[in-house]
Formats: sequence, structure tokens, C-alpha cells
Amino acid sequence: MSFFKRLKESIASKTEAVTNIFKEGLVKTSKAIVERVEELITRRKKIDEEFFEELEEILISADVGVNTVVGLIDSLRAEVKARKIEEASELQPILSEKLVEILKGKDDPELRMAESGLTVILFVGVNGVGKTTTIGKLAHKFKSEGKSVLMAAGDTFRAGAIEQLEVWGQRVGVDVIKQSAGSDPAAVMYDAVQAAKQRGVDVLLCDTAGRLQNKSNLMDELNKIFRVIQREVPSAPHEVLLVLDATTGQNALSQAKLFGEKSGVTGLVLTKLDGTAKGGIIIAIRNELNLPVKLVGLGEKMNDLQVFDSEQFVHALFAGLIQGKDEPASEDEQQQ
Ligand SMILES: Nc1nc2c(ncn2[C@@H]2O[C@H](COP(=O)(O)OP(=O)(O)OP(=O)(O)O)[C@@H](O)[C@H]2O)c(=O)[nH]1
Repeated sequence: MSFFKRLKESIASKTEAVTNIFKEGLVKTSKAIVERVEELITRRKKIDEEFFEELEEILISADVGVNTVVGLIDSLRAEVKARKIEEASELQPILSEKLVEILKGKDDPELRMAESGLTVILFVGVNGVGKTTTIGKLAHKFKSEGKSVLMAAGDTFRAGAIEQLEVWGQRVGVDVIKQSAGSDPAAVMYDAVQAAKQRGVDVLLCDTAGRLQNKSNLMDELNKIFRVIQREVPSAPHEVLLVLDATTGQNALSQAKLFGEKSGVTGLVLTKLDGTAKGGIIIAIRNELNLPVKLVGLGEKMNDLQVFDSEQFVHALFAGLIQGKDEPASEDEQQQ
């Protein structure tokens, strides 16, 4: 059975709607990688050193990352040799398989929740990456699953951050625990955990100030927040999610490396995948870091947050090719 058929069958049980959300969100990245690979295959026809060099360049320019690309190309070379493949057209399924291998290796998309009682999830990341938006979207997701949610406005540093969270609170119907701008974020967290416990809330989502990873005083602030939360709920925080902006490509990877080491990060959220051709960064992040990608942002609306699923990701990335193989593309896709 062909790789594409297997991939299709393996996702058959999942809703078409979710796949479509990924597909729409990944159009730019898909164009940057898949269309160029297809063009290369059609043009060169045979697999030789120049073919591999061009393929390397395509993947690097889609921000898959030099280290990852070098490893990927080496394993493709070995596979081509072992399977005695000469035709470039035969490489597509092998490339997809290798990508799934890299992405799947560290799959752990489920958010860790408290066994009973309150779950606390902390969000960290530099300014403007999409933390507040992600918290709002996740609050909506939990609510639609029937959970009660509270949000903590821990970014007391940036003017407007509290109001922005309140706007999301109103939009999704979730209360926000806040103090005035400039107050101690650890005090906000204390209030929020108390309120969450008193109200018997299921999930508390905590915003924090966007901080530079090399500012040790800001790291101290984060540690203080940890201590306050842990004193009140010993098993918390259940997740510390580092939010990264996919449009920044390699910069997102360096932030993950620096931040991940220092602040007890347990998982990643990659936002704005819809707005970039640099979605290949997710492959680099998965290959180079020991941190799971838990959620991806595929737009600005409430429902544009998805639990990361590597098979759906690769399926969406290669959707055009898969459809080209065994079913006609829809009108929409033909226009893209
Ligand atoms: N297209 C797109 N835009 C997004 C996504 N996530 C967030 N944004 C936009 O990115 C911008 C920044 O998002 P914020 O949530 O304000 O970022 P933040 O990290 O909270 O910023 P600070 O509060 O400054 O730390 C906003 O305009 C969001 O609408 C996404 O998945 N896709």
C-alpha cells in the first residue's frame, strides 16, 4: 500500500473539518515546500548530487533549519541507495515518511491536567508572540468542552495587556482576575489561585509579562510566580507553555532553546502558522528540541487553535500532492 494511502487511512477516523483547518492554515508553508519540491522533481527527473543540493536549499529556505535539513538529506541519500531509487518522482513518499518520523518522534500533544481539582497552565514568551490570543482561544476550547475556566492577568508590565485579556474574557465568557498595572504579578497569581479554588474552577490560565530570556531579574519574577502557585497547589503549574511566533522562523527556535532551558517550560505553542511560509520551523523545533509542540495557532479567531497532530500536519502540508495522486483537487484548492 502506498504511503499516501496509508496516511489517508490513518487519519480517516479524524474529522475532515480539523484537517481542513490545518490545510487552510498551512497554505503558505505548503506552497513554499511542496510546490517547489514538485517543480524540482519534474525538472530534474533523476536523483543526483545536484538534485539533493537543490532540495536542501528549498528546505532551508522554508526554515526547516540547517541541522535538521542536513540530517534529513543524509537519511534520504541512504534510503535512495538502499532502495536503489533513481527516479526523482519516487522520492516524494520517502520525504513525507521522513518528515512524519521527525515530527512523530516527540508527539505528546495532550495538555497535562490535574488528576483532580484545579489545573494551572502558565504561559510564557516574549512580547507580541500571541500569548494573550492563545489564552483566549484555549479558554474558549476548555469552555466548549464543558470545563469552568478563570484567567489571570499576570502581565502587569505592558500597558494594555490587562485590558486585552479582559476583552478576550468578555468574548469567551470567562472571568479575569487582575490588579492594577505595575503591581506584583506574583500577587495577581496568588489572588487568581485563591479565587479559582474558592469557585471550584477546573482550569486557571495565567498570562505573564513578555520577558527577554537573558534578563535574570525577569526570570526571578517567573520563579516567584512558580513558588506562589506551588504553595497553593503543590502539583501546579501543570503546564508551562512557551508561546512562539512561527513567522519569526529561526528566531523562534533560538527563543525556544534559551527560554526552554531556563524557565521550566513543558511544552510549546506555535502561533501564526497561517501567516507564514516558514512553517518548516516546526520540523526544526521538533528535531532539535526535547519539547513537545502542544498547540498551534492557525488564525486570529476563537476557533483557530488546534492540538498539534503530526500526521495531520504532514497530511495538510502534502494535501495538494495527495489529492493530485488519487483524487481531483477541489475548485478552492485549484485557485490557491
Ligand atoms: N494570523 C494569526 N495571528 C495571530 C495568531 N495568534 C495571535 N495572533 C495575532 O498576533 C498579535 C499579537 O498577539 P498577542 O496575543 O497580543 O501577543 P502577546 O504575546 O500577548 O503580546 P504581549 O501581550 O505584548 O506579550 C495579535 O494581533 C493577534 O491577533 C495566529 O495564530 N494567527
